[in-house]
Amino acid sequence: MEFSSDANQRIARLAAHLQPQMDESSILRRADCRAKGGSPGFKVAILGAAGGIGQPLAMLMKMNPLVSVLHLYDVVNSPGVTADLSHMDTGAVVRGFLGQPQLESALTGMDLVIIPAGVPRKPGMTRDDLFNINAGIVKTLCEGVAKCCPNAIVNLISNPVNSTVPIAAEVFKKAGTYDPKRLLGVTTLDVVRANTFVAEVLGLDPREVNVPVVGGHSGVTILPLLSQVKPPSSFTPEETEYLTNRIQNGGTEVVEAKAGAGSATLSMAYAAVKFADACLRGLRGDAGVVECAFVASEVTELPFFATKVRLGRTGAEEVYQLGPLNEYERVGLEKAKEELAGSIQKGIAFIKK
Ligand SMILES: NC(=O)C1=CN([C@@H]2O[C@H](COP(=O)(O)OP(=O)(O)OC[C@H]3O[C@@H](n4cnc5c(N)ncnc54)[C@H](O)[C@@H]3O)[C@@H](O)[C@H]2O)C=CC1
Ligand SMILES: O=C([O-])CC(=O)C(=O)O
Repeated sequence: MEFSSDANQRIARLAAHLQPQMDESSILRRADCRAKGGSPGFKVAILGAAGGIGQPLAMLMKMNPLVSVLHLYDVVNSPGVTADLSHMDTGAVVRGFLGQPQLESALTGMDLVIIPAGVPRKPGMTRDDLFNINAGIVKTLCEGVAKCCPNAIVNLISNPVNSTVPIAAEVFKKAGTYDPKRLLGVTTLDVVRANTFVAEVLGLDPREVNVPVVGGHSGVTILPLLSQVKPPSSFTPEETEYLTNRIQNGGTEVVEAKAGAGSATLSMAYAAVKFADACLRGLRGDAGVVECAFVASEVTELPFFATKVRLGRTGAEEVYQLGPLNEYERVGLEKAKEELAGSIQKGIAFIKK
């Protein structure tokens, strides 16, 4: 009996589904086919995808129309998260990878790698207290990136970001794959918090507010530039003090409220997707995509610093200057640089030791 070509295709698709593991080429064919008529779609991997950030981040990326293939890697529970998300009727094809032996398959061919792998804080800890465990995790994962997708954009979330980004840079340098434009430490949550808290004070909708947050991602290194808030606004000294402290301690506020159950996960997943989407729009060639991120920088004497960057086809294509600072911000900048210098050096020394 003859089947129509349409029926043949349906049978082939069913057969592919019944195979316990679809091979890479059929996954990619399906993804390409799904993306037909729209944008070609990007291939995105999340490392640490079964965690507190990883799960909601994976869900939101599964909903992102710019994503055609979504690889979910973790050392535990990634098959369950993958099965769950794969039932969502959105375009991205989801595939799970479990444990170190599957890291290379998870990374091969990726355009964007998002890394929220590692342990979170408990009350009383600083982000730097996570260094001993997370430095090694980030090193191993970045070695995988250097080997399997050296041209991918990397969004690094694992703390302490002020040290893990320098670690990643050293790993890539060692492998001969380092391109500073493609390595971005994610500080979007600081901007998201700043927009929210400033909007509360001004009585505005947070979606109308934009606060540049520069420096790094820990304590005094988080420096909101309230003098550059959009729409242009002025703050009393008390408001400036309140807002700066609240933005700098936003992470600790969540850690304490969660009382031992971890740190920000849902707001972080939201922030990570906001940033990843901006990176993908940049990769697609959209003009004027600007976000704050912790990147290799010549804005200060430090080798890394968070400022606004313009995202394009090759990553952070332009790193913006700080712009005019008021006296309060100039004092804050000096404090931020002092702490950042030590954290950056600690990261570099971890690889060079
Ligand atoms: N950049 C930022 O603004 C923020 C950063 N973070 C940081 O993100 C990291 C993750 O936080 P959560 O998701 O809440 O932690 P979590 O403990 O809930 O999840 C971490 C996940 O990483 C996985 N993992 C551990 N070792 C791994 C390895 N070698 N390879 C792959 N996966 C591995 C774990 O199995 C777990 O599923 C923490 O370091 C936290 O401090 C958290 C909030 C904001
Ligand atoms: O505070 C933490 O440990 C997690 C984090 O980086 C944040 O929420 O900004």
